[in-house]
Amino acid sequence: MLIIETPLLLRREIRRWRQEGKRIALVPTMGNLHDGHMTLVDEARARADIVIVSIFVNPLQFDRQDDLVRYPRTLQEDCEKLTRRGVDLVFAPSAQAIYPAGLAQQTFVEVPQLSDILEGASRPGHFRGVATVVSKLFNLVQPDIACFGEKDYQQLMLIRKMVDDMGYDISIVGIPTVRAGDGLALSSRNGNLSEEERRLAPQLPKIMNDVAAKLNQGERQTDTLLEQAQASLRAAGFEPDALFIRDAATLQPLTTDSTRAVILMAAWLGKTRLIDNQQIGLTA
Ligand SMILES: Nc1ncnc2c1ncn2[C@@H]1O[C@H](COP(=O)(O)OP(=O)(O)OP(=O)(O)O)[C@@H](O)[C@H]1O
Ligand SMILES: CC(C)(CO)[C@@H](O)C(=O)[O-]
Ligand code: BAL
Repeated sequence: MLIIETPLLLRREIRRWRQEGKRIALVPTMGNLHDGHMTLVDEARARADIVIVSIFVNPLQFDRQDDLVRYPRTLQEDCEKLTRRGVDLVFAPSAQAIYPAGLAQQTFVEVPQLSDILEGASRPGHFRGVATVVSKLFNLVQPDIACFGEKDYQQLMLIRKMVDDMGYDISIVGIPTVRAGDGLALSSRNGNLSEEERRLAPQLPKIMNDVAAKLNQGERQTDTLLEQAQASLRAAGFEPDALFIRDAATLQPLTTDSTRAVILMAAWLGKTRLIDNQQIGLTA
């Protein structure tokens, strides 16, 4: 497995593979890899000749400096896992390699409508940072396909829109959320939880499931459902940040025409912000 740190060397390898007519898959990550990431890698492996994983903790998408500093970095272990998984190339650039002129001078990609709502309202500038770095990775790697997790539901929608709007010839593959046995969505930030917090954390998906069950039973008073969920989260030791029930196709409030809903939850457990989501059909 090649480990490459600069765009120049990356381009050289990509050119060679392209000339050989290889189909290339990209899995963008911020590292500290877990089984959720490995599922993305396996899906990429199944669909392409060459699998490239990027590992880059993108400073442009962090709205809080403490979050950026605390973000777990485990490059060596990550590379060992990816070698065992048959990945062809890891692209692990420095911030200087990606933003040579500095963040303030960087050209941005801004996806309208989706960037400033929901998670984007809680984390100002976050989705502009995500769209910019993913666009840059797409231009460097020029993959045929790219894999993203449904755990970051709004991010996946934003990337699909960016690809459509900008005419990228890249097929975006969404992968269902991989969970621990107790239901907690795997996430690099779970590593920041204390033992006690980790024990409490599965209450988040459990409370989300309760909301889903009520929607399934035909309940449509979304404000009431969300108020109940907030109270349950507080009782379980969380500080709710942002809870929504939205149309899964538009991320706008449900209408009588909505056929699928998505429940989106973000809540603090101590100093760690956990997110999760669940989709449900609205047949009832
Ligand atoms: N549990 C999971 N199941 C499926 N995909 C996941 C899961 N966790 C992360 N991913 C996906 O992996 C890709 C890289 O995500 P990232 O490196 O930010 O990991 P993460 O675990 O989501 O970290 P964090 O949530 O702490 O930022 C994204 O497309 C993300 O949606
Ligand atoms: C897509 C991504 C790698 C861009 O930095 C990041 O937002 C993530 O890990 O989900
Ligand atoms: N997993 C999404 C990237 C982030 O939280 O910054």
